[in-house]
Amino acid sequence: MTGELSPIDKAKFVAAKRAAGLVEDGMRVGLGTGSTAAWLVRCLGEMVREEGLKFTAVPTSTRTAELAREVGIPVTSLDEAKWLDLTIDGADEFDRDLNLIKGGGGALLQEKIVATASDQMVVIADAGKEVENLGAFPLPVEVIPFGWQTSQALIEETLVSMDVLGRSASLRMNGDRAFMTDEGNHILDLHLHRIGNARQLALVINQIPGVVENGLFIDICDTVIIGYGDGNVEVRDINEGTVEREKLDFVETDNLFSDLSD
Ligand SMILES: O=C(CO)[C@H](O)[C@H](O)COP(=O)(O)O
Repeated sequence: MTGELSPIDKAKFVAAKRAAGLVEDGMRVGLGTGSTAAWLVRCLGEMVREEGLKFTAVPTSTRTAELAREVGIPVTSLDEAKWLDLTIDGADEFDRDLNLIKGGGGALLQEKIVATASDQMVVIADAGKEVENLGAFPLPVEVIPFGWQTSQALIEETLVSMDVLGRSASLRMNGDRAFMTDEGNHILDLHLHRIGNARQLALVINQIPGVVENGLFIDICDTVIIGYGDGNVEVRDINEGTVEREKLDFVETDNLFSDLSD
């Protein structure tokens, strides 16, 4: 046992555990990236080992693929699976319409492709991720390394022309080197503070040469499962317009808690 989890990890865990219950035998499921998604992968791994759950997973990063294999989940590629029943992923921010900012972990490109190729996208998050307006979290934009400074300048010019509050784009670093995505690209983090028209911004940014994709997920997420440190979870479905609340048993097991690093 690795000791007591923080309230935030408990919140992430219960959201992930509730979402794991949506996975049924025979499903093709997209697995997100990040610390909340890592809880999901651990929960699903336990269901595979203990309950004989049989499903196929499409991971959204090499990190998630490695963890999935480690915990015994069969992994395939999106091209092999073609279409998915469900994708479950974390988010950096979500608003009341379940529009998202994603990419804090740098996996936004695969995450957006996988979520878009799914019948349903479920976001798992602690309550701190809910915002009135998207944009306090820096918006990640994936750019190709060639001419990235030109792309950065063009993005900043675009932000000025759109009258967006914050206008600076910083290159994400990994120590003293530029951060590299799984596709060998860089990430520019846009410090916007508050995004007025997220739909328009998402479209405009993707027109800029060198930009591969941005971290705004508009009309992609169907359901959010919000976890709380006391074991409560809230499930909001945007299509059904429903909100359900329940309390989960918080059962710690050595298997699930043996690896807390992400
Ligand atoms: O978009 C992501 C990775 O690219 C993550 O889902 C997002 O950063 C949330 O991560 P965490 O669950 O660790 O808070």
